[in-house]
Amino acid sequence: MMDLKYGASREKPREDAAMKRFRGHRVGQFIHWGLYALPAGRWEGKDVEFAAEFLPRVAKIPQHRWEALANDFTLADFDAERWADTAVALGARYMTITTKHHDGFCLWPSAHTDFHMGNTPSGRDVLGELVAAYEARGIDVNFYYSVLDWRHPDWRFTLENDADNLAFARYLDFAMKQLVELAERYPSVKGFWFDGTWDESVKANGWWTWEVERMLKERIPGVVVNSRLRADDFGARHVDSNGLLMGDYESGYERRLPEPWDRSVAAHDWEACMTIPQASWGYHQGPWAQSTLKHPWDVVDMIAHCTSLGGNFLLNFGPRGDGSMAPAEVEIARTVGQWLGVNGEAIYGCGFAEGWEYPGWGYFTQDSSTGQVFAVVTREPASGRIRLELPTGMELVGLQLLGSAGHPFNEHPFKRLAGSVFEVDLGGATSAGPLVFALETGAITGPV
Ligand SMILES: C[C@@H]1N[C@@H](c2cn(-c3ccccc3)nn2)[C@H](O)[C@@H]1O
Repeated sequence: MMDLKYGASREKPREDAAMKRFRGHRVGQFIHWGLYALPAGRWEGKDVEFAAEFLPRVAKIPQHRWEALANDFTLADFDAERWADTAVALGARYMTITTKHHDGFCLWPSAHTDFHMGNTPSGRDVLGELVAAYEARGIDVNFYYSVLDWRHPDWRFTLENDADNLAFARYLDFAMKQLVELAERYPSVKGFWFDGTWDESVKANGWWTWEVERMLKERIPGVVVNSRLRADDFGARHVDSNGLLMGDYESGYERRLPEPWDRSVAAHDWEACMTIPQASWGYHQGPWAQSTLKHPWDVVDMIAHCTSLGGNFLLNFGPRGDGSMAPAEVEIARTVGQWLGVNGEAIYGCGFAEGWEYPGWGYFTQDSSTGQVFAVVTREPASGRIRLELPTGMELVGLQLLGSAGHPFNEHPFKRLAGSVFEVDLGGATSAGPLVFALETGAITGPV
């Protein structure tokens, strides 16, 4: 093991109450909102078929024209209560909001820049209104913060000379001041989600990333910080040069999930974040995005996929320029939330089911407190039957289809094929969306 000054601060996952709470949430609502929601992927009458939040870069928009959008950011239809209601409808237990994305615009009235909500027609503190509305509904709030900042004059992608080093030192000082400001203004925040840390400039300043984590945890005890913030003494990111995870959970899964059989990820906390359109985090009005919205059952599959490997799933919403939620995204939230309303006991507070191999037709999850095992069937086989291969020495005693009131265990047909291998006939089991069975198991006692 190398002696690292800025490496991981622990070898094992956190087991304090705040981390257990975050881990048990399993489902979060990501929100990308900023000036980019106004053009929404369209510039000078042309659709730009790329992530809406990247428009200033992709369309090479002059800085002064991008900054002028702040005058149109009127928040005419922004209502934090309605956003929070969408999170409730989704069944989200936490929300992560873009406080500042790569363009440098801040959703709070920051004292350290002029590019913020205070210099827009309404002057409203969007972050303050969101924290109040979400916490009133018992939903934890996390802050996304982009270290990458296309607008700030001292930002550098690489550090070629002393001048670059001096400028970037000024930038890191600015960003640290903003992070202290966020911690001081919104002390009830439960986590920080850092992004934009892949450039050489940041990787060469692992000390700063270590200091940011230390500062936040000193000011907000229990706060949860993602691995994407961190670089170590040698520029290693997420995992330090000794192979240890930095931050409190691994956050490398962006618009992708680990292979469903990759049980190695279950060794640490992790979270995957996902767009509803194919590839835009900010609202994109064009058919390029709007024709690719995910089906609610695809979202349910991803939620169960992440839970089965001990990870959280953060589903992104891109509110429109006027502050209204996109109706199609709200509808998806409602359908997923209705499914969670019936089957959430297989998700919330659940994780990896040790000894239960990936079955192919869906996922096994296990309640971390009770040990109850669930089978989430997201890919019903054409045969109408699923094979349950239990851990060796165990047998299936009964099944209960969640949501089917009055169906005690044993009511659903199944048969032993051999040893610990059972077959369940799904015929007749009906539910809105993927089926979930609670499994009653026991040790094999007599001869089989
Ligand atoms: C969480 C997501 N991370 C941001 C992002 C993604 N990327 C990116 C850059 C190059 C390749 C692939 C992805 N750059 N910034 C997206 O804008 C969104 O905020």
